[in-house]
Amino acid sequence: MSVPDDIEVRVVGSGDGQAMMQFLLEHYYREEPLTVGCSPPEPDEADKEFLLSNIPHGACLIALQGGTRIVGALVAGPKDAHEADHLTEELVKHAGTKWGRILSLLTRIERQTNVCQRYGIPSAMHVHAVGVDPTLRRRGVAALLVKAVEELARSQGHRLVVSDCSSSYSARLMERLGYELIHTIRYDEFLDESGQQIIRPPAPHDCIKTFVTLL
Ligand SMILES: CC(=O)NCCCCNC(=N)N
Repeated sequence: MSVPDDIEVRVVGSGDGQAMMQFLLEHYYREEPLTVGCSPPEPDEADKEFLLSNIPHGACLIALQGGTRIVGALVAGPKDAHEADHLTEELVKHAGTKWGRILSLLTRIERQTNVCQRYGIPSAMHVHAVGVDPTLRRRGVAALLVKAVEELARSQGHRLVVSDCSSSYSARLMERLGYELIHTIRYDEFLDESGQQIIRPPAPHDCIKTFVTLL
């Protein structure tokens, strides 16, 4: 599995936000289990804005083929011990919407994992999204993006990279990269007050797993 040699990774600048989002809409959101596990199938505007809001932190990446075609993207941003409170504010703002339902799961995970407290660190780099063009999968492009964000995290002074892998494919990627599994929630355990399953992704995506690596 060698990455094609015409693939390069670049940090997403403010001018590339729309191109990155166009790629995510075509090759990420259409398969991301939390997105496809809630109706309607499209991501809320607030979800897209949340991912785009990470660009100024300088840790969002795109993989380019031949210097022009985006074939992969990774959205990451720093967080501190107050992240669960920040997510809760966003959750309250979007209560009752699709993004609110997704945030209720991500907020529960954040409260239960709280890696800054668990590892005694002031901050961590959180990988929010990873997507690769279907025609270039299983060629190491996602691994290239994750290794690049690890370097960026180091250069920005973070000691840990963490990601909530909503798909069995991203979970397998992180396992293969030697990340440690620290938390799992089964989608059939994430129920609303009337006992209904809130997020119902297609097989084989039966759980969301949180992986970490110390840098
Ligand atoms: C690594 C990765 O892609 N994790 C998915 C987390 C859920 C983000 N989903 C939406 N923003 N819709």
